[in-house]
Amino acid sequence: MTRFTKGHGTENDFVLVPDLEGTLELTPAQVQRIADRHAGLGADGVIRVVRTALATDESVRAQSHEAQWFMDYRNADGSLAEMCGNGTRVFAEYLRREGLAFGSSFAIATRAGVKTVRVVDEGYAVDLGPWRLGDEEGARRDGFDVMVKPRHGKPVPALTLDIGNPHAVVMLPEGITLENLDLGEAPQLHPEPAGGSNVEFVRAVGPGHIAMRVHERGVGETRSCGTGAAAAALATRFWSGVEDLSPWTVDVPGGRLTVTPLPGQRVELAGPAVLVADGDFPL
Ligand SMILES: N[C@@H](CCC[C@H](N)C(=O)O)C(=O)O
Repeated sequence: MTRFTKGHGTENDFVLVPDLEGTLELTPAQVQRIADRHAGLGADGVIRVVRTALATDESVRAQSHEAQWFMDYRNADGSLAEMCGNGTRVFAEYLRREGLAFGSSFAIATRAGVKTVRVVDEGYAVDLGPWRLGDEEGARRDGFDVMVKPRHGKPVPALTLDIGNPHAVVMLPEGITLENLDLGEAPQLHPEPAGGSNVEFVRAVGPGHIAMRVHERGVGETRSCGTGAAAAALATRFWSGVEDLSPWTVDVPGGRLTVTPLPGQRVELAGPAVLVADGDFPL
């Protein structure tokens, strides 16, 4: 039996598997079984908690002088992801509860580099680090750089951003509402990025305030995506032409997140983190 903890951040849910001494080889099939909502525990992602110094990846091990624990993140389909914004907060809450991290600020190792988390009133704020437009030149010229075809409906322009992991953000045109969007299948991107992409659909609510739904790479539609919320806020900020450091409120089906652009083209994500259950599971 393997110990697990279930948690969520704005209802983006995860199963954390502690493997502090790095003895567990989590296969894609095992991840799929854990994440299965009918025959398993059910989760959007599975997070192995392991000492950074014991990570298999050299680039992760190199972070061990800054961050003691590595968030080894897998999507529900078993694929590896570089980063998970909501996951970092839940990971931080787990580390603190288990006495593995102390203080009001500490670092976490990820496949997208070291992320610093801070304890804040609403939960945790995570410095997601540097972000960039997928195609700076195309984006500055046209306002978008790919086309996204939702399951039902015409292709719509989107802006790609890298927040450690890949995103394509669509501002919904008049006549398509967030509520009516069918995300039962992955939206098609043209051109298709080699590693796939998370896709966010956005509606403006007011100044500095958007609502979004997301189709996550390796999962399907989820009730929230932290890096997706950051991508959606940054894309909307880019389209607005006012690239200041004011915070953005992002409403997702599972709750509310705050995204704050930081100096030096970095971005911070803040929101809740909840641990809901602990138990044992046969892998
Ligand atoms: N839900 C996460 C992102 C998880 C990884 C994503 N599906 C990917 O493959 O890049 C978040 O909160 O950021």
